[in-house]
Amino acid sequence: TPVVAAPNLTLRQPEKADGLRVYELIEQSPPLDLNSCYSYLLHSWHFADTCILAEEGDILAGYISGYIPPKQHDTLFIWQVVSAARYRGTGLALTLLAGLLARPACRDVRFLETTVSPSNKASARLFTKLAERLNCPLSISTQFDADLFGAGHEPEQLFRIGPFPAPLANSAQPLSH
Ligand SMILES: CC(=O)NCC[C@H](N)C(=O)O
Repeated sequence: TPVVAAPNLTLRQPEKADGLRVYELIEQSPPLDLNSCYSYLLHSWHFADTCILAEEGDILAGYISGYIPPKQHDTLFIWQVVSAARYRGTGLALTLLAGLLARPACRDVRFLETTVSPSNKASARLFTKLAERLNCPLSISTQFDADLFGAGHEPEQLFRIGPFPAPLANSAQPLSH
């Protein structure tokens, strides 16, 4: 069911009709990696419980894809975070993260992991702020060296946040103040 995070924003799970718009938003949002449109359709099919979309009327405002790694049931892995240009710096991404962490699928989640490339300053700020808001540890390490990508890709730093308290996963919007 849609959750209104602000008077005119609706947060909801992605549906297959959203796949192409998400693909196009990612394409307009360097330094994010553009995955296939097919992969964004799979999010709405197999990963909808841990993906979240924000829209204002028919405008796609933001999107976060994630999943719970099969061997880490206490961890939510955030795959991509994207905000449309006009919503950057408004706190939308933090609101989306809060919406994900409040989902029933995340009731056993105590850690959040993601990877951030050095030029993705917005995401580095976002996850640093998340750790502060959750008042819990943040560790940063290299997950993928640049040479693993061949030429032309930055390294990916692993941001691991937690452990955070259990009640977090059951409260609505604990971070969007
Ligand atoms: C948090 C985030 O958006 N990370 C992006 C990882 C990677 N460069 C990708 O774009 O999928």
